[in-house]
Amino acid sequence: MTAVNVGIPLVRGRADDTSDRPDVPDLVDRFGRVARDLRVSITEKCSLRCTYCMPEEGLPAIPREQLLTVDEIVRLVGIATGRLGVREVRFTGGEPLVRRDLEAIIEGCSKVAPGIPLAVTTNAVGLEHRAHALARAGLSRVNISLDTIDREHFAELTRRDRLGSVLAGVRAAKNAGFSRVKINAVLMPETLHGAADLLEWCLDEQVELRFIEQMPLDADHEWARSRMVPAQGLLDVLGTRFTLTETEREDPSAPAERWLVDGGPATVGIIASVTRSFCSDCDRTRLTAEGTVRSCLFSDQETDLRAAMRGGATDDELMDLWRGAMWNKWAGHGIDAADFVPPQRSMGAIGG
Ligand SMILES: Nc1nc2c(ncn2[C@@H]2O[C@H](COP(=O)(O)OP(=O)(O)OP(=O)(O)O)[C@@H](O)[C@H]2O)c(=O)[nH]1
Ligand SMILES: C[S@@+](CC[C@H](N)C(=O)[O-])C[C@H]1O[C@@H](n2cnc3c(N)ncnc32)[C@H](O)[C@@H]1O
Ligand code: SF4
Ligand code: SF4
Repeated sequence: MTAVNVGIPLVRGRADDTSDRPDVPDLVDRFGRVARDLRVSITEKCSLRCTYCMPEEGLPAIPREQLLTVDEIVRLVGIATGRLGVREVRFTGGEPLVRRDLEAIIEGCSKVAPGIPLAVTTNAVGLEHRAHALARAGLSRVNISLDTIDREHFAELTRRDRLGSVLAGVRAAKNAGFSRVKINAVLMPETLHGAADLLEWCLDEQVELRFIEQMPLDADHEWARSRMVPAQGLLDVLGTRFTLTETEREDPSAPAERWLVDGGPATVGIIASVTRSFCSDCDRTRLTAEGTVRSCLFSDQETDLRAAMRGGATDDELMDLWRGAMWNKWAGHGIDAADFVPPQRSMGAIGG
């Protein structure tokens, strides 16, 4: 038994039915999409407690024996990139830097997936001490989450007074030789008034800023559409200090829409996951820290590769399970549907 239903009934797809799947190697789904971008969560633990993501007390700990080991992660990344058509791998969590063996994970993956970009999404706490080692291990890119450059506000939003460490992490990332450093900021009514200051700081630091619409993935289930700041609200605020000119999307499955700031070349991006959803071009597949495949952020249906691996499954058997999970991927998050139910797991537990 490898399909794990982690809670609510499956209402937006047909679980387990793969009889109509074409016999192709890639991770295709019923809507004609092909998953090329693998996001691997490696832990549920975190050094911060962002209010839009984690509960104050943190997430329930995953027992150590249920976490994928370095070798298991490397094996699955090797299969995804070597046999299933995945072209980019991103490590996330929880906070990936909490795992002391992140360097070993990156090193192992860079050996089994030569030429495939390996990225990390991180809060950057402690990154200043590890950026160079991660780059040496084969990490290509880093995206850093930073919602405000105001120390008090940062401490309120994250429930931790760690802005100094994050800023040091951003600078270390810039000096470590990664191909790009991007900053992600979640849009909230509380952060809107500091948005122009954050953009100013990113322009000075020459890092690319993207704002993200808040999704109903907070552990406290307090998200409300009426409180959410839509992309347009941000554009209005930034427009009072900067001249913004919309540019073409680099590629249709890239979630960020970008604007030139004051004529460029610097840009600011907006990931409008809620008001301008990009689900129809989605190219993502996910592994949770416990080794289940999750085809969509919002789907509670998961397929357990860890149990299969530990039960002696061959690479071919793992590939069949993974392909089947993706074939049943939903059309999209369905946030606008009248019967929308947020997923049981929060962003930090899925791997954002
Ligand atoms: N709707 C939706 N939003 C996502 C998904 N994955 C990530 N996000 C959101 O997009 C934000 C940015 O994600 P990142 O981890 O930086 O990854 P990315 O934007 O794909 O990275 P790049 O390749 O650098 O563009 C996250 O903070 C999430 O809020 C997804 O599968 N669906
Ligand atoms: C869950 S975090 C994991 C990686 C790392 N701890 C970090 O914060 O970058 C990944 C991304 O999800 C985003 N995120 C978390 N909760 C979110 C929510 N409710 N809506 C939109 N984005 C969210 C964070 O801002 C971050 O950029
Ligand atoms: S967004 Fe990232 S840093 Fe913030 S609580 Fe979630 S996992 Fe931790
Ligand atoms: S919500 Fe699901 S379908 Fe939409 S972009 Fe995210 S992972 Fe893809």
